[in-house]
Amino acid sequence: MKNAAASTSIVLRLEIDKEQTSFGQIATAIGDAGGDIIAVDVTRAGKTSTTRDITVQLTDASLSQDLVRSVAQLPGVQVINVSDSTFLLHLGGKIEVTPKMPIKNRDDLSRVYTPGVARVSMAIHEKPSRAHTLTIKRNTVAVVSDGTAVLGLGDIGPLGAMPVMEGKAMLFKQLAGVDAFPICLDTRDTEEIIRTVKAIAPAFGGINLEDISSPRCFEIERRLSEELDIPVFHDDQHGTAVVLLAGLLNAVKLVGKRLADCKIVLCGLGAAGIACTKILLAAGAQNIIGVDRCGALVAGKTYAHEAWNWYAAHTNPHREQGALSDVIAGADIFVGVSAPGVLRVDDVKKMAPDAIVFAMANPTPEIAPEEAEGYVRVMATGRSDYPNQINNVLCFPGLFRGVLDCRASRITEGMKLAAAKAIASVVGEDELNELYIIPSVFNQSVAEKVREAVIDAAYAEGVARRRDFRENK
Ligand SMILES: NC(=O)C1=CN([C@@H]2O[C@H](COP(=O)(O)OP(=O)(O)OC[C@H]3O[C@@H](n4cnc5c(N)ncnc54)[C@H](O)[C@@H]3O)[C@@H](O)[C@H]2O)C=CC1
Ligand SMILES: CC(=O)C(=O)O
Ligand SMILES: [Mg+2]
Repeated sequence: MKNAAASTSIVLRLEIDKEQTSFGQIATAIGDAGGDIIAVDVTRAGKTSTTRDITVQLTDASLSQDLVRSVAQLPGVQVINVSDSTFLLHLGGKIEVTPKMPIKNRDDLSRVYTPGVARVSMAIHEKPSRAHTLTIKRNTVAVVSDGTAVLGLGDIGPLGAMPVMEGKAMLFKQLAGVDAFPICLDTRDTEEIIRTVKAIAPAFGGINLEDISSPRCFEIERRLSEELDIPVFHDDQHGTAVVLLAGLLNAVKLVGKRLADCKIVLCGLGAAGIACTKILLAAGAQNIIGVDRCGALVAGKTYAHEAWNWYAAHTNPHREQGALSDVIAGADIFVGVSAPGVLRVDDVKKMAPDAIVFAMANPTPEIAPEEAEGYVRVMATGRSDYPNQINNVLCFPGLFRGVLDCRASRITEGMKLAAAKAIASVVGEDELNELYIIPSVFNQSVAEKVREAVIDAAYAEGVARRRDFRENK
């Protein structure tokens, strides 16, 4: 897990001169280069040569180039084509729009479209709230990005953001039945983003902002929340914070500590880091030290970001100074939402006994679990190839399911805290162990529990607008 690549499989189409190289030699070369052969198809069998499609599993996609090179170097072997299963999966994109019913005849046509549709349009025109019952608005969320902070890949632009946003849309649908659509904007201008999202809002029941860099993301979210009558949620801030809190509630329980007593070092004070800090403070944490490239933030200094001045004033009660490797000494918990490889093994060794390390940067964490192993009690990453996956995907599907169902006007702090507790509760006290502090993304009960908790909180806080919802449930 030392770089961005995750496991994948590739299919090598090889033309093999049997007199020069045996299949055994090819298999050995593939094994030596880190590949596992999982299927072999003979596509042409000649007297002296054969063409074979060899499917190879790789634990790390970055091994692919070297593997292909070493196979190509074998005498009498010609590499005709290499296809990567991850890329094949993305061909033509990952989602589509499917009508709910077929248009079989003129009668259907006149009802789903003109002239019949006109009556429905006029009914909505007369009473706009009918859009929630008579259009896709009630179940549709816009996943909006400008491509400026895509995972931890940085500013790779709106086109580069598309595969990630399509992936989020798939997760919305599969985990919570929410129809989500990727909207990747070709602008980084705060005002233009706000204007554009407001202009497209009529089609949507909620706005999920994604991978918009800080500090612009704070203003964009605040303004859209104030100016739109549908819930607006910046997933990298609040979804991440909710799932972090869920994981930490269980992790501290497992190691027998109280959040209030823990020294927490949080690295990366951007969108995710600041929101994570706020939710930890709300949950009772008292000693959080925030670190960014400039080192630990300390009250009394003036920082360029407004959010950092707030941060310095509300954290680091003992005014610890220095780099991450200084302030990590004695820490009970490390939370990373920064960049790959920021935390070194020597840093982890300085932490308190039963250390908890959540290295959440994607796609490559602050430290690889195999490096930290032996020095930490609980380890988590944001990736799906490690058992404890702290990823906002545990939050956003159920949260939006809840707010759409009760037609909440906004998403409150109470709803976020309730969602965190709901996620944590999926792991029973008797089930808690070092490799199971957070439920799996595939646990169907997560989205349902988050939905229930969010709806309860929405009613308790008076932001649910569907009055009859409970009776109709
Ligand atoms: N596991 C999860 O669910 C989530 C993980 N993330 C990950 O967290 C990371 C940050 O995401 P955002 O907050 O949205 O980005 P951001 O761009 O808003 O913030 C990143 C912050 O990290 C700081 N940083 C970068 N390199 C650093 C270093 N070497 N030392 C200290 N600080 C450093 C930057 O200065 C910036 O303040 C990304 O890798 C992202 O993939 C974000 C959201 C959810
Ligand atoms: C998971 C996620 O949203 C991120 O890494 O940006
Ligand atoms: Mg994100």
